[in-house]
Amino acid sequence: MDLCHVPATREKGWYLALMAPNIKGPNYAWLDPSRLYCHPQGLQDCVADLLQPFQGDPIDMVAGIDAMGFILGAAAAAVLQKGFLAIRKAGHLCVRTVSQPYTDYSGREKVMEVRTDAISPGLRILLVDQWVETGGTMRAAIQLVEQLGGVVAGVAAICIEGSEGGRWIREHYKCAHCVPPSLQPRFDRHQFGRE
Ligand SMILES: O=P(O)(O)OC[C@H]1O[C@H](OP(=O)(O)OP(=O)(O)O)[C@H](O)[C@@H]1O
Ligand SMILES: Nc1ncnc2[nH]cnc12
Repeated sequence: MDLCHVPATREKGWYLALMAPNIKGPNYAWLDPSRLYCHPQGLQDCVADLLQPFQGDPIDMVAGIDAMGFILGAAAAAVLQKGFLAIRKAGHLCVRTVSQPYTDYSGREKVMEVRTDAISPGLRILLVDQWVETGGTMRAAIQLVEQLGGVVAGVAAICIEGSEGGRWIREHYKCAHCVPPSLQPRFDRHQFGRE
C-alpha cells in the first residue's frame, strides 16, 4: 500500500496491510510492522485502536518495550498526556536498574531492565509493545513492573498471537490489539496477507 493512500472506510486494522514479511531468515521476526509507522493515518489509527479498550481507565504512565515498542508507547503516552517509561534490553541504562531474563521467539536468552526510580507502588501502567509472539518479552516486562510494585493496567500490541504465552497474557490482563477476529487465525499461523 502506498504511504499516501488512505482507504475511504478505515476499518479496524486496515493499516495491517502496510506490514512487510521477513526476507532475511529465522533470526528475524516473521513480519515487520515498522512501515505502518511511516503512514500518518495508519499510525494514528493504530494508536487509537490500541487505546480504545482503555478509555476511561485509570492509567498513570505508559511503558514501552525496546525497541519498536518505544514508538507506539510514546505515541500512546502523548495521546493520553501521560509520561513514558522505556523498558530496555540490558546494557543501555547507566542508572540503578532491576533486570529480568527471558526468551523470545528467536529462542535466544535475553535480559530486560528498567530503572528503579520511576515506578512507585500502585502506579498503574499501560504496557505497550509492537508484537506479542511467544509472550516471553511481554511477560518479562510485566514481571519488572510488578516487581517494583506497579500495577499492569493493560497490555497493548499490534498483535497478540494465540501462542501459549499470548493466551496467558490475554487471560490475566486487560489487552488491546489491532487484529480483526477474522484475521487472527492467519496471524497465529504466520500467514501474511489479507486474502
Ligand atoms: O513475544 P516474543 O516472542 O517475546 O516476541 C515479541 C518481541 O519481539 C519483537 O522485538 P524484537 O526483539 O524482535 O526487536 P525490536 O523491537 O527491537 O525490533 C517485538 O517487538 C517484541 O518485543
Ligand atoms: N514484529 C513482529 N512481527 C511478527 N512477529 C513477531 N514476533 C516478534 N516480533 C514480531
